[in-house]
Amino acid sequence: MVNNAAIVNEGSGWQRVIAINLTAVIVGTKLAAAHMRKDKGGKGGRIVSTLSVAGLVQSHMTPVYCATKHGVRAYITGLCKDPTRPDQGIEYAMIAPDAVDTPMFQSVDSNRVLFWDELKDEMKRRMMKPQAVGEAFLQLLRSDVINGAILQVDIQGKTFRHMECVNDGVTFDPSKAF
Ligand SMILES: NC(=O)C1=CN([C@@H]2O[C@H](COP(=O)(O)OP(=O)(O)OC[C@H]3O[C@@H](n4cnc5c(N)ncnc54)[C@H](O)[C@@H]3O)[C@@H](O)[C@H]2O)C=CC1
Ligand SMILES: CCCCCC(=O)/C=C/C=C\C/C=C\C/C=C\CCCC(=O)O
Repeated sequence: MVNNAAIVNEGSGWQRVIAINLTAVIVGTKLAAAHMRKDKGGKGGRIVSTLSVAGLVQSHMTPVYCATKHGVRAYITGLCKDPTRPDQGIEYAMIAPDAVDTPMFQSVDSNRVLFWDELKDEMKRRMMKPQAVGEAFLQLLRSDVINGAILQVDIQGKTFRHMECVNDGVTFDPSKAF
């Protein structure tokens, strides 16, 4: 199951950004996990959530969007450490892209995204094609163990990180997964 939908513009109010980017992730994850968990008759599986570099750094841009992505990281990290998780047979991971050339990026409304006029050129310099994220996603899914991983994707390449080590560059080691 993949949690991917999100918005960045606060056109309908910042509460809508939280509803779509964070609340819906929690609701969707709860529904999926209840269906998937092996200890309740399901088949187990993987739940991957699309984070963002905005969920790894503290930015003065789009603080509500950043807060939702940090919230997703905290929520999913909690689930990945749940002591009953192995019995449930569910793995949790996240993918954290830098800027990607998608309708979200192209539709940024400079009236609704703080500091966009100042920073859009820097954002464009870092921008990747969606294919780069798709390939990284497949790499994540092909890994034997993914619970506890954040796959960071930027124009430098891909870096696996443990969820609680996003700032120190520790390489993801599946043998140390939760
Ligand atoms: N484009 C970028 O620079 C980056 C995007 N991301 C993340 O990647 C994910 C995908 O975003 P993009 O493809 O870039 O954006 P996008 O705008 O192209 O796609 C977002 C999708 O979410 C759906 N969506 C929005 N509100 C919804 C709702 N209420 N109910 C159901 N579906 C809804 C839209 O229909 C759309 O298909 C998001 O989680 C975003 O935060 C992460 C890092 C960078
Ligand atoms: C460098 C872009 C980070 C991508 C953030 C994202 O998930 C979606 C961006 C879509 C449009 C751009 C709008 C705002 C950028 C938001 C946060 C930037 C934080 C990163 C930073 O270095 O300050």
